[in-house]
Amino acid sequence: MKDTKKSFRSLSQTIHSLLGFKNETTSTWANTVCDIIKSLPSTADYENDCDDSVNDHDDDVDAFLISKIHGELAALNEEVSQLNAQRRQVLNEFLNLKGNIRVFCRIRPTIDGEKFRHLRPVVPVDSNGVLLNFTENKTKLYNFDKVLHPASSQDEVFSEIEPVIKSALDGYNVCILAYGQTGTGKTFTMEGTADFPGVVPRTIEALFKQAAECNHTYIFSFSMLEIYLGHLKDLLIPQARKTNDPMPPCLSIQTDPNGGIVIDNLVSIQVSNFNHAISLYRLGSQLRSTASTNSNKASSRSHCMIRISMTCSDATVRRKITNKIWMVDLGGSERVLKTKAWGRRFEEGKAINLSLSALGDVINALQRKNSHIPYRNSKLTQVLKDSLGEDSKTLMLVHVSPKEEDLCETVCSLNFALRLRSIHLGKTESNHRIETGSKSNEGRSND
Ligand SMILES: Nc1ncnc2c1ncn2[C@@H]1O[C@H](COP(=O)(O)OP(=O)(O)OP(=O)(O)O)[C@@H](O)[C@H]1O
Repeated sequence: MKDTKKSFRSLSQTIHSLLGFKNETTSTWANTVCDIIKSLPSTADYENDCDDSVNDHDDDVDAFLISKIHGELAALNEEVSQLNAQRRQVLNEFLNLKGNIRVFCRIRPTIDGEKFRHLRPVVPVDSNGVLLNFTENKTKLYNFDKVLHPASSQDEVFSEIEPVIKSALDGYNVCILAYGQTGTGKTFTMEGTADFPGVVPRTIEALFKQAAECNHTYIFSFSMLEIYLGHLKDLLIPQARKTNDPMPPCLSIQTDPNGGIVIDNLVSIQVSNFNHAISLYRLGSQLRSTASTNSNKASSRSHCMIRISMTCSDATVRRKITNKIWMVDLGGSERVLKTKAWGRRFEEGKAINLSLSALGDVINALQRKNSHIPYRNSKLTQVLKDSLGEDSKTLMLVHVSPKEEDLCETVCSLNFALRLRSIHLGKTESNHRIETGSKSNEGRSND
């Protein structure tokens, strides 16, 4: 009993000092308040402890103290809510200023046995620019929201992504896409390895961590599918292998009355912690369609899409009660003729390219604020319809190879990226620099 009383008194002192510091509100301050609120023993616990009290006078004083603590806690709670609302607004304004669709470029490091002649074909010039060296006299500079150098760590990549995770917890739909030629590191960025975990495991970890730190209750659900040869395939249920295996239910894309996209029959499993979500992710990754190609021993032959849906019913200010974050490892964007693929590999390449081109058209139309957005042209854009528009946050990570023989593909990837990016920075010409080398007249690639 004495211990409980003591802790109430010291709590009262802590709260007093926190109220005194409320003009210096910082995130640490807000976290301290949240911690106190969470760790506060319930009044019932306290009353039970006091049942055998011998000192009535002491009890009166304590009852007064408790009601005072409750009053002060309510004031602190209000303060934290206001802070959170301000934080949400600032974050949203910050991301709006940066653009709702942001494009990063990641240059893969050289791997075993890859060498250059005296000229490096792909050179990061600063944190925003990539210079392509075609010959000594012919160069071309591309600019992005961020360039991730070959030596950039998975940590650095994730630090660019982290702000949108807060947006997801605030109720915005978020879409993170990895684009690029086969073998340029899309899967490395999204999935990573055991030693260098990628965007997907880090995002899941951050979602659970940040949800636990705030004062609300979130329910997360995990789904995973792939789009293979234009068909949706649930990666959380085994596919039929033999003729008498039951066929998995067909996935179909529907629109709900609020314009949200619903995928009928897609398995969605409620996940309560990081390990649970990761075990499902591992399971789904094993069922992905991969094959060995000329460019990559374990090439992804489909678009792999991970969806985390989140519901939060006790937050007063939230964009949507239920929203989602899509993380998409897109199929390799190689020109099929160059890969000398034939048969099934050729069809896979063709399907991937058609849907990537539809994705480019949709993002370009969104950036231009066109009245018609051609979502219906591919399954990929139909699935992402409610996560790519104005009210969502989109990050496109374009991957390029450092190799000379891949320069043509690199130009295609960078031009694709530029097309997505060029529109929303249209007004600020100085930010939108596409320059050619001083000695060259290599054509400008603005569409
Ligand atoms: N930043 C990096 N650091 C170290 N290794 C990398 C990096 N990026 C890619 N790699 C390595 O390069 C190889 C190809 O990468 P990855 O499979 O991720 O390419 P991909 O773009 O997903 O290819 P595909 O489209 O064919 O699936 C892998 O062995 C991967 O580990």
